[in-house]
Amino acid sequence: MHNFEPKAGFIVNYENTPTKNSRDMKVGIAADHGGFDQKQEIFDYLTEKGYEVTDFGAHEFDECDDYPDRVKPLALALVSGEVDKGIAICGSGVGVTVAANKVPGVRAALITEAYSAHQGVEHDNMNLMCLGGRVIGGVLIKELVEIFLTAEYVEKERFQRRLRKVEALEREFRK
Ligand SMILES: O=C(CO)[C@H](O)[C@H](O)[C@H](O)COP(=O)(O)O
Repeated sequence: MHNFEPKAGFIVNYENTPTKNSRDMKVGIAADHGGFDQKQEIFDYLTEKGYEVTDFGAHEFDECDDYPDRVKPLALALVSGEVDKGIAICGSGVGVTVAANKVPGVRAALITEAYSAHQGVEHDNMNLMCLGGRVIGGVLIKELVEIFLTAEYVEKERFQRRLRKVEALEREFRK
């Protein structure tokens, strides 16, 4: 049963209806100083909603920390299966996206609006949603998180074919 209730006037065009309970999902979260406050807000929000959330840091605000260091533990947890989906936040969201996508098996995207938050999962099996803590916040960030976590990949042949090509690219350029 889908557990996200779109607000009135909020258009959501889901291609599928998730059948499993999304709350069974293990979620990982990480941020540098540019997303530190939002990480805590999202952690509290998801925990309150019953999600199992692992906070991969930063655990203390450090204005000199670097986004590759912050997103790496989350990226590794994603590819090892320790968590099912991840949320990474830096100032713009760009840094964590670029860094995380260097880890084979991570499919990270910078998300700012609802359509991509679910279509990125449904078509591209996005497993890491990246956000800009200096760009968005408040209700929007929570809605994007909820949409991302409740969306499910659709196993259509054309999406499978494209993902196989993405994996082939990873293999081609792996050291
Ligand atoms: O936004 C970022 C990368 O895309 C980083 O998270 C930093 O927040 C950004 O580089 C800002 O850095 P600053 O050292 O706080 O000026």
